[in-house]
Amino acid sequence: MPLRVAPSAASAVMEQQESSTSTSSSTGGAIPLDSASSASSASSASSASSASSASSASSSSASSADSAGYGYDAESGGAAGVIIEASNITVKVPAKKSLLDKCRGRPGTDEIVLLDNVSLKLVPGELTMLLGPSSSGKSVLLDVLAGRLPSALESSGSVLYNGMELDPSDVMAISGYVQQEDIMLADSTPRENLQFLARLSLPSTMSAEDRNERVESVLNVLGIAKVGDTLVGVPGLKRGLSGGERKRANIAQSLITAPQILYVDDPTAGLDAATAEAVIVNLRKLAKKNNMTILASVSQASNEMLHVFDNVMALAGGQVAYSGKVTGLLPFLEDIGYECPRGLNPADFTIEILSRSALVLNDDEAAHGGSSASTSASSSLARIQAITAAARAAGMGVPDSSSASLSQAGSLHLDEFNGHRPSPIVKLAQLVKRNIMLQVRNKQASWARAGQMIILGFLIAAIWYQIDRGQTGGLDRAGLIFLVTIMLVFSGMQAAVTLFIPERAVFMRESQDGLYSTVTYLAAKVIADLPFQAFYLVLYVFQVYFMVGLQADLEKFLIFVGFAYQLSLFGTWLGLLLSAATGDSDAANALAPGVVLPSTLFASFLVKPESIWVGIRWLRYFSFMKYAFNGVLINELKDLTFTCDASEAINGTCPVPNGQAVLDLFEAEEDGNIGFNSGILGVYMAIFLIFSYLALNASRKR
Ligand SMILES: Nc1ncnc2c1ncn2[C@@H]1O[C@H](COP(=O)(O)OP(=O)(O)OP(=O)(O)O)[C@@H](O)[C@H]1O
Repeated sequence: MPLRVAPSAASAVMEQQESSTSTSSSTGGAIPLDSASSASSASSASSASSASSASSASSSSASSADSAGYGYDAESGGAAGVIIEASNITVKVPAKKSLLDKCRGRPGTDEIVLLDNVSLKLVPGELTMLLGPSSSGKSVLLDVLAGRLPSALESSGSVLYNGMELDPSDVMAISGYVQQEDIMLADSTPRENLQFLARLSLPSTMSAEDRNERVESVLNVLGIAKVGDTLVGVPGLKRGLSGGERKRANIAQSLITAPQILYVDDPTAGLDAATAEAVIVNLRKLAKKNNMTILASVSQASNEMLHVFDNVMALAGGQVAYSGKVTGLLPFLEDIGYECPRGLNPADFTIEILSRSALVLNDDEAAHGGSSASTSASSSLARIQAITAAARAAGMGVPDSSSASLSQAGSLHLDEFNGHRPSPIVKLAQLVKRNIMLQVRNKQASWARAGQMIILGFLIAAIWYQIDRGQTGGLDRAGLIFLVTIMLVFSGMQAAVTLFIPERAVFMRESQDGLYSTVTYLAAKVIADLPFQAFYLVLYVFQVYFMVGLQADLEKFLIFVGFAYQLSLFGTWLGLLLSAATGDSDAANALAPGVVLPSTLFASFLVKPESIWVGIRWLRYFSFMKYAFNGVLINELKDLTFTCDASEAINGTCPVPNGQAVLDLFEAEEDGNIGFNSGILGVYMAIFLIFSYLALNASRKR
């Protein structure tokens, strides 16, 4: 996709626009604060007719939204409009052939066309609906326009923004993109989310007061100020926002930078008709008041909702089936023989006739040579082809030969930041703060972890209570230490999976939006987790150490605590890696024992090294549990002497006179001392973080 422009061409067009519009451009890195007056006059001409055609229902909703107090337009940069002209957009994906097909050399399509020569023009101040059955290519088109097409897809064609081709990062700078799924943290509130985004995405020169004002105005624009402090929650699991509020809170996240363009993927999915219409009315208000160019895909719409939109573009199988004013949709279909039956709403009818699996076909179909069997795929395909051909013949979805009317356009806000982006330290601090807040709020997980540490700690302490210093004391200590090390690693690992997986989608969205780097994200996770791991460890380690009666020596106690802390972090970072690599808590939890248990087999507690078959004996050097076990064992058994009765002595000597004998039995010092074992674990931990980074980076680019 040629989405680049030579700087000279870009600046020439910029100059032309700047001189041809009365809209002021941004200055000094601040978000433009000009009023929407010039823009609204620009947009009013184009949108007046469609605006007046909006249903009474929508206007009443709109006026109620008005009274909610819009303040967004007064300070947004939306006044500078952007005309988008996409020409001949084609998107393909290489077809996957089975190995069998490849071996047999079966012919087949080498690629699947997802979008086929789609052209469209969007103007500021208008709300355009992207309508079509499932899989018709709506999301793919939004991705292309928003500069977010996955790299696996090949694309061609051009997209001009006020007559310029832009780099994808510039497209992202001037546009907001609302994904189909509501991606928000369950334990945060809409206001907190917006404050976080404002801190990370607005110029650092903006005062805290101005940022807060921006947050409040966005909450007001979308009518969610009242629920600004309600937890987002999880539908059906954790009480929180209603469906409509969730949608609006999700859209709000894309408005914090006052983008000039907004792409919204199915904002009404899963909402009842009235709530869906209210969401669309909010979008229309945004378009009108801020002169924004808004394209929203929709897979279901009531008649009232359809008429809130200015324009509609219908897609079928990646081709344009209609493009124009909403009011022209039914006449166009009627002209080519598809009359919407009474009682069926126009959007549903359009989707129905554009669907390959249409089930409710009517007499019109028969009139076109169809039959009861006309629901077959081939007749559906023929129908869709006829409609898309008619659209093309009517000049829909073909490149606009007239030059773009730049009088409606403003300057592109490409360099709002002027080098005043928030520093990585600010980003890190914000992420650490948010991570700590989320951990504190996740009470269920916190109680479960604390309970686990207290109960298991007490159980272990009770079983090994006041461990003796007799001949079995060495083996008893080894058993205890073996269990303690495994428990610490598993507990940390589980906690990481529980906390990380629900956040993953948020990380993907925010990092794709360029809010922070993967390194900053990982660093914040690690830093925020440190005090929590320490807290849980205190609940566990004191009771185990003192109830069991391990060596009463301050240095040994501190080393034990330090090792236990390292093992907790070791488990957490391993959990982070498994979560980052799989992206799924079930898969991560299923993998965890598979990673840890083989390692315990080589820890020399269960099997002596020389008893292991020589062919795999070398694997023990990769056993992280061996280093964990050895480190703690050396600390506890060094300088410890054991007593023995006369009955236990063999030829007058005790078989296990001291801890050293037990260390020799387990070959615990074979590799090195405590520092060496701790160092090797540190190397493993660094590897976990590096691979977590790679896995997260790979997933955000997918
Ligand atoms: N990254 C991808 N790799 C391969 N195929 C893809 C990819 N993204 C989308 N597709 C395919 O492109 C087609 C159009 O998908 P798209 O998500 O745009 O549909 P849609 O119209 O938005 O549908 P829905 O309303 O159900 O979300 C589908 O067949 C989908 O499987």
